[in-house]
Amino acid sequence: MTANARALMAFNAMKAIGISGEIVKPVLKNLLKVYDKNWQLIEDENYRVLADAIFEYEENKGNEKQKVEADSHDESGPRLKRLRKKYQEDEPPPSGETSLRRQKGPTHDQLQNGLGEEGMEPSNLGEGVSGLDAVPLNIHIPRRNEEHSLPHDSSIDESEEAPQLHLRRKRSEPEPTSSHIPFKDKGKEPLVLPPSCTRIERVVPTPLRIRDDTAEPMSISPLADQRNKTNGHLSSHPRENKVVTGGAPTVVCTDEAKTKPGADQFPKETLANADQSNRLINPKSEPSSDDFLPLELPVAVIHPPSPDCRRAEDNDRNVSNGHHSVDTSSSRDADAEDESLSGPGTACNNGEVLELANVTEATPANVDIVSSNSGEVKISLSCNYPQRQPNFHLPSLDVVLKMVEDKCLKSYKITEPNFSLMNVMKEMCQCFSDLANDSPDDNQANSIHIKPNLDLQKKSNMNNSLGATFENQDSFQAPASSLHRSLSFHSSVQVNEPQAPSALALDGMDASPGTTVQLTEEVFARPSGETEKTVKPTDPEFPNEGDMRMEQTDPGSSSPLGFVGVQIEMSIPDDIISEDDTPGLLRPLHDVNDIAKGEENFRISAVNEVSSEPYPPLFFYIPQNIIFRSAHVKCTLSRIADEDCCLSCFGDCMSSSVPCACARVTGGDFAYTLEGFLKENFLNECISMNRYPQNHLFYCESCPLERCKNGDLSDPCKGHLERKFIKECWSKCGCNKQCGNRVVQRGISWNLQVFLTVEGKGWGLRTLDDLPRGTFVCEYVGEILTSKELNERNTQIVDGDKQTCPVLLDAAWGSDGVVKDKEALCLDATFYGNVARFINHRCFDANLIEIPVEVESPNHRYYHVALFTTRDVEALEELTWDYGIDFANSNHPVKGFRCRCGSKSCRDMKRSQKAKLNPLVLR
Ligand SMILES: C[S@@+](CC[C@H](N)C(=O)[O-])C[C@H]1O[C@@H](n2cnc3c(N)ncnc32)[C@H](O)[C@@H]1O
Repeated sequence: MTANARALMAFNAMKAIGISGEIVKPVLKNLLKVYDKNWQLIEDENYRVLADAIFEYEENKGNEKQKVEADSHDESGPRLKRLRKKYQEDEPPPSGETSLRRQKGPTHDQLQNGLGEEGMEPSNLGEGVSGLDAVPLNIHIPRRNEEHSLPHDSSIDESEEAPQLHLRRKRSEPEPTSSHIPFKDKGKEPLVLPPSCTRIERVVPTPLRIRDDTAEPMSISPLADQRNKTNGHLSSHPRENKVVTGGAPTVVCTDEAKTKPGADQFPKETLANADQSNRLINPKSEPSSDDFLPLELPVAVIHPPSPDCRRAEDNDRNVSNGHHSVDTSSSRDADAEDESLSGPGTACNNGEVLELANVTEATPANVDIVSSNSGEVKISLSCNYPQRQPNFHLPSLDVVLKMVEDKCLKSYKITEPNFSLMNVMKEMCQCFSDLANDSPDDNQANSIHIKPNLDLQKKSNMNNSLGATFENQDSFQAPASSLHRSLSFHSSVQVNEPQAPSALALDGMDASPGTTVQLTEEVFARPSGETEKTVKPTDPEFPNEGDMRMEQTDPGSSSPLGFVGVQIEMSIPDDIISEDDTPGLLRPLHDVNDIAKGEENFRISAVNEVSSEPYPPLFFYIPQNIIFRSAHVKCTLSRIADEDCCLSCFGDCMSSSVPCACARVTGGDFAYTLEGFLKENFLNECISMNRYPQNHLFYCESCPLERCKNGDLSDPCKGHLERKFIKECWSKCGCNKQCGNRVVQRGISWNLQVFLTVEGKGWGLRTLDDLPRGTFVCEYVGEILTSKELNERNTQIVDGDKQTCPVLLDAAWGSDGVVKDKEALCLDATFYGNVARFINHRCFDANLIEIPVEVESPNHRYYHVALFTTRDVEALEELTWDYGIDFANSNHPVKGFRCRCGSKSCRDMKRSQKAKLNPLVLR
C-alpha cells in the first residue's frame, strides 16, 4: 500500500473518532519521523499510537492555553479534558485494555475551545460511543503476547511545545476475562470495548480493514489459491474463504517481538545518555506475566539536530520489535508521504532526526515469520547481528520473501504462479502442530510406530530440541522432520460426519442458493499463465449449445459438472522427472493424517510400516477432475435434454417401481441395489468385458492415440474396450441427493489408507473396512487432458518409473468414427489427483474394476471413472485394479514397469519368466 493510502487511512481513522485532519497532520508527520516511517507501528491497534500522540499534543496545547488564561484571567476558563487514562508508572493497564477509543472524540473546535466536563460524558457523545456498529472503524486487536509499546516516560517534559511521542513497549497483560473492557476516563462511565484477542466478526464498510497477517490461504492447495486469485473471487470452499469478516483465523495479530528471557531491556547507561539529549523515550518497568517474554527492543533516541537529516534517516532504517523494517518501496512511499505532509525540505523541520538505535550488543533479533493457526508453532529467524556494524540492518521480510521466491522459481522450475514461500512455511507450522497434537493415546490400537532411521538420525543430529521421543511417547508427539527421515505415523481411522462437497462454481464464485452461475465450457490460458474463460458462441457441431447459464439451487451439491473448470498451465517439473525427493520439491506437503486434507468425507491416512521413507510422493490433492488445457469437455445444460434426466421424479428414484429415465443407459434398470452396491448382473458383465476383452473391442477409423504419435502416417487403431456405463441422476433430475441412483457423486464412504507396499510397488491403497462385492470405493480423479497432451507429457518423461498412469476415456471413441483430438480425452492423476492415484496394478484378478459413470453429461466422451470391488475385500487388503497394460507393447500409453502384482496370471512375461527361474522374484 502506498504511503498516501496509508496516510488517508490514518486520517479516516482519526476522523472516525472525531479528530480533524488539521490536528492529525502535524502529529502524524512527527510520528512518521519518530518511527522511521514504519507505518505498521502507527497503524497497530487501530492507530492507537497516533491517537495517543494527538491527545498528548492537544493536551499540551490545552495546558499552554490554560496557563495563558490563568495568567491573564482570575478565574479558570474551560479546560481541555484528557480523553484517555494514561497508564501511570505503577498502575498496570486494565485487563485487555486497549487505548482504542470508540467514543466520538472531541472535534477540533472542541479541542481548541476546550470541553467541559459534561461534554465528555458518554451519554453526550452521541452515536458510536459504546456501540461498535455506528463507528465505521475496523479494529486491529493484538493477540495475547503481542502488544508492544514503550511506556510513557515520565521524565519527559510534557509541557514542551512539540508533541511528545510515546513509543510503546510490549506490556504484559493477563488474558482478558471479559469482553467488556472498562475504559475509564477519570471516573467516566466505562465504554464497551472488544477484548484483546477477540475476533471481530463485523467489518464495517470502510477503507480500514482488519488485517489478517496470519491468515493463510486456507486452503494450503495452490490450486485453490489459483482459483481464488485468477478468478478474483472467493472460493466457495469454506477452507478457502479468507474474508476478514468471518472464517477461522481472523484474529488480527501484530508481529511479535521477542528477546531472550531476562535480558536487560534498556541499559541504563544508554538511557541516561539518551535522556540527556532530552529526547529519550524512557521505558518504565511494566508488570509482566509468565506469558510474556520481556522485549528486547531497539530504543528510540533522538539525536541532536543534524544538518543532513535525510542521510541519517536513510542510514538508519532500523528494526523495531525485532520485526522487519519497512521495505524500500514503502520507504519511498513514506518519503513521498512525508513530503506531502510537510512539504519539500521540511522533513527535518524540528531540526531533529529520530532514529531507532540499537542499544543491545550483538543481540539476537528474532524475526517471527509465520505461525500455525493457533499460534503455538511458529517459524522465526534468529539473527545474531554484529555489534555496531554500520551497514547492518534487518531487511524487510517482504523483500526477503520475494527474493527467495524468485530464486525458487528459477532454481526449481516452479510454474505455479501463485507460489508462496509463506504458504509453504505456514503449512509446515500447521503440519507440525497437527502432528504434535495428535495424541498417540487416542488411537493406540491403530498407532504404527516406525523406528527412526538411526543412521540418518545420527547424521542429522536427530536429537531434536523438543525432546520428543519416537516411541513410548507420553503426551507429545513430535512430527517427524522430513529432513530427518524418521517418523511416527498414526493411522486415523476416524469416521467423520459425511459432508456434502462444497458447492463449486466453475468460475470460482460462491455458489450460494439462487446464485446464477455462469458455466464456461472452455477455459483458455493466456501466455502469462493467467486464465481466461470464455463462453463460446454456438458451435455448429453442437447446435443446442448457446447460453450456458444455469441456476444453482442446491447449496450442498457438488459442482454441477463434477469438475472444476480451472485451467492449469503446467509444464512437468524437473523434479518429477528426476528425483522425487529433490529438496525444494514444491508441492503441498502431505498431512499424513489425511492426505486428502479434508476434501473427502473420510480422512485418508498414510502409513509406512516398512521403511524410513516418510511421505508418499507429493501431488495436489483434488476431489474432482480438472481440465488441463485443451480438453474439450462438452457439459452444457442445453445439451442435456430433458429426456436425459428424470425431471418428474421426487425423493429417491429407487423407491419407485418403475425405473426412471436415468436408468436408460443401464438397460432400463438401475445399476445399483437398494443398499448402494452394484447389481450382480451388471458387475459380472463389466468384469467379464474387462477380463476377456477380445469380444468387446472396437476400432476407430483414425485413432487419436495413433494420430498423436505419428500424425497422418498413423498406424491403425489397436482397439479399445467397449464398456458398460452407469448413469446416475444429478441436479437436473427431480430426485434428491440421497437418491439411491447417486452413489459415485456422494464420494468416498469407506475408510481407506495409503501405505507403502512391501512388494516394491511403491505406495498403495488399502481398505480399513470390509468391503462387500460391488462396493463403490472411489473415483479416479485427475486432470482431464487430450491424448495429444498426454503423449506430449509422456515424451517428456524419460524415467520409466516416474511416468504418468493415465486412464483413457476411450469407451466411446468408435461411435462417431473419427474423434477430434480435443475430444480424445483421458485422465492423468500424476500431478493433480485423488487417492486413486495410489492404487496399484494387478493383472487379471484385481479386486477393483473401473466403470464409466455419467453424472452430468450424456456425452460418453467425458465421464467419471469409478472403481468398484469385484469381490468381497477384507479390511487391510490392498486395493488393486487392472491398468489394462499390454506389457509387450512399448507404445502403450501406460509405460510398462516390472509388474510385481503377484497374480498367477501376471501378463508381464519377462517378470513371470524370471519368477519361474527364481520364485523369490514374485513374493
Ligand atoms: C498409479 S501409480 C500407483 C501408486 C504408486 N505405487 C506410488 O507409489 O505412487 C502407478 C505406478 O505404481 C507402480 N506400480 C503399480 N502397480 C505395480 C505393480 N503391479 N508392480 C510394480 N509396480 C507397480 C508403478 O511404478 C507404476 O508406474
